[in-house]
Amino acid sequence: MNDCRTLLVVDDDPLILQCMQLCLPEPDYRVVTAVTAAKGLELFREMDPDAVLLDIQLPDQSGLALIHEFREMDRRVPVILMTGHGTAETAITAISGGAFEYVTKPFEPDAILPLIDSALETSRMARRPAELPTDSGQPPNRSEKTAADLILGSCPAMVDVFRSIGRVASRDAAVLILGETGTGKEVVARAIYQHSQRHDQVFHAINCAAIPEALLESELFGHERGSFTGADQRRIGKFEICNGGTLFLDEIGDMTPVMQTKLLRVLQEKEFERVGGSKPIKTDVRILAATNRDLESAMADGSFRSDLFYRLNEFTIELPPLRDRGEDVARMAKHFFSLFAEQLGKDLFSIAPETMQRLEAHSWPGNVRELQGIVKQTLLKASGPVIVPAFLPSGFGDSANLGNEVEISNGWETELAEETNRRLALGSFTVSEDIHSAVDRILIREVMKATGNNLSEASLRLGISRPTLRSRMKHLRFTPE
Ligand SMILES: Nc1ncnc2c1ncn2[C@@H]1O[C@H](COP(=O)(O)OP(=O)(O)OP(=O)(O)O)[C@@H](O)[C@H]1O
Repeated sequence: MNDCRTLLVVDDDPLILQCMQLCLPEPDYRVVTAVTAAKGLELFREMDPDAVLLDIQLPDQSGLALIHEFREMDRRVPVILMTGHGTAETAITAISGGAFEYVTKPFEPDAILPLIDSALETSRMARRPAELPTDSGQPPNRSEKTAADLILGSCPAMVDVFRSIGRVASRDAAVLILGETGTGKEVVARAIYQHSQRHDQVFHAINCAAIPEALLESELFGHERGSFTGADQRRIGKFEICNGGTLFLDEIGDMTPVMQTKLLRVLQEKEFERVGGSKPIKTDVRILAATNRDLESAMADGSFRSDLFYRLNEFTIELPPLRDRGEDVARMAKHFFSLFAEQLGKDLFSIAPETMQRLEAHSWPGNVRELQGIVKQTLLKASGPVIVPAFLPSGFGDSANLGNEVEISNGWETELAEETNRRLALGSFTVSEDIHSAVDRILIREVMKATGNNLSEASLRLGISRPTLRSRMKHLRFTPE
């Protein structure tokens, strides 16, 4: 399995092509370049890129026309359009016509790299198959070349999940996917989309927890020029871009009450207005939503609207925590050991029964994501083909004694309380956002340092997904040291 992502860059400016090749190095990225629209089309067909970066002005054809041709071939491939100054309106037309985003030239690499990462991530979710086991509970046969995420599981609760996916995918119902962190909510959302009638239409995902309210509103609904300070151009939101397609709202339980009301309206009326706009815009979007929060108690304490819950919850899929999946833990561990051993080029002969017992006894607060991380760390530490308990990461299992509640020491609590009160006294109305951001910055800085700036490993240790970590870093404008 190769996680290298292919970006096609179509531009007649050699500096842009070189810059992208330098900024997106192998083996994580493969950048293929074309200086004409004709070559761009040829490479799109040949290389099946994960995303495209496209200049609006090409020597032989306009970038706008080229977007249409790309969309004819595969509308799930996100295209980021590069425009010159004064062509913003054209870019907006392009976004309405299906471009993923646009960026105005000249730009700093720092401005475009998060956009490219987000396009590649969207493409992965839309196009990388999330395969269900066959009726016998076995993973489907597949050629080694097919990069796919197998959704494993043969315990009764997971068999129910597979049945539900099969039942709901082709209906156009909104689906609410519930489960603790790392239980596979995103992978289930992908499977539903990929088996749905909208599988060849646009798919976008948005992490509601990672974006502050004002930005989320404009991200979802777009905004008109001049609608707030800094809104110097009209922006098209996800509800407009995804017309006819699917929108995955991750971490929906973290949405603020104001946003919940706005979302409810678009779900009920199937229309919305851009921020600062008055023209109603019709939209037909299938919503998949996920959360690890307990929405029943959020409704009981008034922090989640029950009418929104019922709208989102035309169908619910609840993923069991890994500790309740019985023998699936051992089966999944074996699967990940052989998959990752192959990826890491390690010889693997067998897993000692004592190692398996330790794995089965663990409570897996981080669920499948934690299991994957432990298996990888164990393989990296292993110095022989039999996986004995000594190869398990040091301290494995001790986290069971840690508990999920953080004990706040006196000094820490006093400082936090003082800082909160200081902000209140200054009249702040963003106390939660400011303090959470400060805490997040420290957490991310320390975990990134400890993991040598490895995003996958850091997200694993933080217990959040890689896209969530990436969007938090973007929001905090955090750059690793
Ligand atoms: N049943 C499964 N079989 C195989 N792999 C799985 C399964 N469930 C989850 N995974 C893998 O575990 C990892 C975490 O899954 P995913 O991101 O879907 O979890 P999540 O519930 O969305 O997490 P979060 O709440 O933190 O966003 C992914 O690499 C995913 O492919």
